[in-house]
Amino acid sequence: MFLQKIESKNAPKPVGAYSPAVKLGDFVYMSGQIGLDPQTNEMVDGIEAQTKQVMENIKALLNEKGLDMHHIVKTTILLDNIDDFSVVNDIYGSYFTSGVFPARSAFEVAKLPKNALVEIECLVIDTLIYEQQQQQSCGGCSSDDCGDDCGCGGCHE
Ligand SMILES: CC(=[NH2+])C(=O)[O-]
Repeated sequence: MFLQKIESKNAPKPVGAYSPAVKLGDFVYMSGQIGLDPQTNEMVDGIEAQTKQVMENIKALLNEKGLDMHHIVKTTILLDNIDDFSVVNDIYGSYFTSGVFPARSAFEVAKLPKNALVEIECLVIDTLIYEQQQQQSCGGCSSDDCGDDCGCGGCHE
């Protein structure tokens, strides 16, 4: 196993001594993403725009390895102001459509790099294990709750 750097033309350059994401075996560890526009490497304005930019930056890095938001298993949200929780939560939530959100922690912190208003980091699992886990954890969903949205693709078989 070796540590592989992940970067994307569609995600901002690091602002310090870190890789945007690294892949080790079946896991991708994504550094905290902040609301930098990848074209300019400048911070976008306001909590809504920054949250959307963070989620787009996460998507871009995942796409580099053929992954998407549904491969994320755990996130950490760091907020400059906990009063922004609701607006960040709503935008963040809209990026997950499988019916199963990743596990998550959220904190207000004293300061973020580049005076960002929000930073989100992710732990991601690659396609093979994700699919195996879906099949193993399904094990007989109730027919009312199960369907294409559950993501397992095999509940009715
Ligand atoms: C922005 C960030 N992830 C860092 O470590 O500075």
